[in-house]
Amino acid sequence: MTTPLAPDHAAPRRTFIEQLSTAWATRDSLLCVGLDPDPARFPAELAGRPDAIFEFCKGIVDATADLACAFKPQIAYFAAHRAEEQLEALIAHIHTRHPGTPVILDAKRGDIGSTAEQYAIEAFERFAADAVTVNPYMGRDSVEPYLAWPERGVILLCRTSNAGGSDLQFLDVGGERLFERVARLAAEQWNSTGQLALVVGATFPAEIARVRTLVGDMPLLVPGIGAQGGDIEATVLAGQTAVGGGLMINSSRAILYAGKGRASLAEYAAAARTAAQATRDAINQFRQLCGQGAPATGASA
Ligand SMILES: O=C(O)c1cc(=O)[nH]c(=O)n1[C@@H]1O[C@H](COP(=O)(O)O)[C@@H](O)[C@H]1O
Repeated sequence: MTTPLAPDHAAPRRTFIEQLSTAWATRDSLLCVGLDPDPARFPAELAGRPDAIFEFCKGIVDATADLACAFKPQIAYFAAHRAEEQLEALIAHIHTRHPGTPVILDAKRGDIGSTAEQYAIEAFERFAADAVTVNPYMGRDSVEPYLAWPERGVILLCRTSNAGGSDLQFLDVGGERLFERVARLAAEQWNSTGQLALVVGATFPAEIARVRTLVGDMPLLVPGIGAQGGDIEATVLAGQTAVGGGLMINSSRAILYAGKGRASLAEYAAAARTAAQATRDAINQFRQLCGQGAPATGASA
């Protein structure tokens, strides 16, 4: 495992949205590969290794980077195993070996402004993530500290993929549902810096379509295909922009553990690559079926 690089907040860098737009175009991919490493599901070869989480994720990353528009490590899978340093090293590895591939730290943070400032430092300096997922439930001042980092992305939970998301997100708040209010606030009031994106689950295509009408071309992170059973065709048709882009469609377990039962990391990596390629191609097939032309080629994608 390599030692993580020093944080690079001071260095000029391309914005998350710029990186994402380039990755959409150059990889011809709307697939975000989720990194949710569960040591209980690792190949036997890694058993007992103190750096198993880093090595497993590195194997998946190196096998899929040219197929992905982004990687999304989920911080809980690292923190639960006291593996935050392995997460730092993994993100440094992605930046060094696969430059231009944005890293979304899935942390779903949300707190008062002074604490949010610390969460922003954690995500953007400690982990050097290009974007972070944030829970907007505490309101505008809980989101603002992340906007002090104008080159990073801030991805707000809007309509989550889980069934229980409807408990609150579907509440009527003055003639609209709560997730619609979040989408409108994000698009009309909170996005002065152009950094925002939204999470909308692939398990609810009707809401993806609704959010798309509310937010224009704002990027959408769409988890829920693969292990959660979301429909790729419905997701793409509901969420793509006019030029067939605008989506980061995440799959984690269905890619990470496609090699289930095999013994070596190399076999897991090869199976992950096959699964990622099939998923990317399935997504692209529906972009083409929609008759909306070539894949995204610019920031408006
Ligand atoms: O913010 C997220 O990424 C997220 C939001 C949501 O509504 N639903 C959701 O599943 N996620 C995350 O997306 C990933 C989905 O993993 P798989 O179901 O294995 O593809 C997990 O890391 C979840 O934490």
